[in-house]
Amino acid sequence: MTQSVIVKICGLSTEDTLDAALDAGVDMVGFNFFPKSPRFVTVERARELAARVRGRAEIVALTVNMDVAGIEAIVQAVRPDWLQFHGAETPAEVASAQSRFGLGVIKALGISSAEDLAPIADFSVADRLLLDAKPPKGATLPGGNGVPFDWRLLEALDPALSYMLSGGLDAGNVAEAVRLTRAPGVDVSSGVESAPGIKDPDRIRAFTAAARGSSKTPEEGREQAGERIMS
Ligand SMILES: O=C(O)c1ccccc1N[C@@H]1O[C@H](COP(=O)(O)O)[C@@H](O)[C@H]1O
Repeated sequence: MTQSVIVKICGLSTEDTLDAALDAGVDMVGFNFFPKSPRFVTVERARELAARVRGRAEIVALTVNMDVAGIEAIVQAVRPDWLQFHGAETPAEVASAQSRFGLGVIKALGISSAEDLAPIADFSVADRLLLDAKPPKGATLPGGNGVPFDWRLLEALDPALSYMLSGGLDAGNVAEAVRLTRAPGVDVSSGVESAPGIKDPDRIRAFTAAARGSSKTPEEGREQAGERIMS
């Protein structure tokens, strides 16, 4: 049932973890251009890494309130398939980026209550939404905080909505999150790391398998993650 869920691993910054994600068959990999993030990569580093990805998965460039010149530099060097806007970008800015760069735009929205779903209608221009947990109080990052939100908030979403779910996902909870929300895609960063910014190949493999439905229950997912991490 969850076989076709789109899997995105975000914030990759090394060859070995990128290869682990590609070998696991993920659909999308994300490079993070937010300077305050522990997953930050320079444009030059992302260009090198992107060469390994081309043709094997889609490349996502994650930016936060970045100016057009900055995005232009990323697009020229990295040639991503998607732009991910994870800040306070407006619907007009999403539309402008789409026409300027000719790329799909993923717009992230922070969710913690039912009211946070209202902007979904305003962002119908986005090619895909990313419904992420709202950052906890005092957090310095607008995403990548490893905290989930109440997935039941998404139960009444239009099943045709093109979106991905994120926020505190890991191999132990992703199958349950997909079952409950029927999300067409999932995105993870902290949940496949051993420490902030340090991706873990075993956790990447376990997450991808769990998201794709090889784990039928949260218990099986946790068991699988534990087995693979410890082996
Ligand atoms: O990961 C980051 O450091 C980050 C920084 C700034 C904006 C977004 C960021 N990450 C995005 O947030 C989701 C969820 O992260 P997590 O799994 O809860 O850690 C992640 O997949 C990125 O798309």
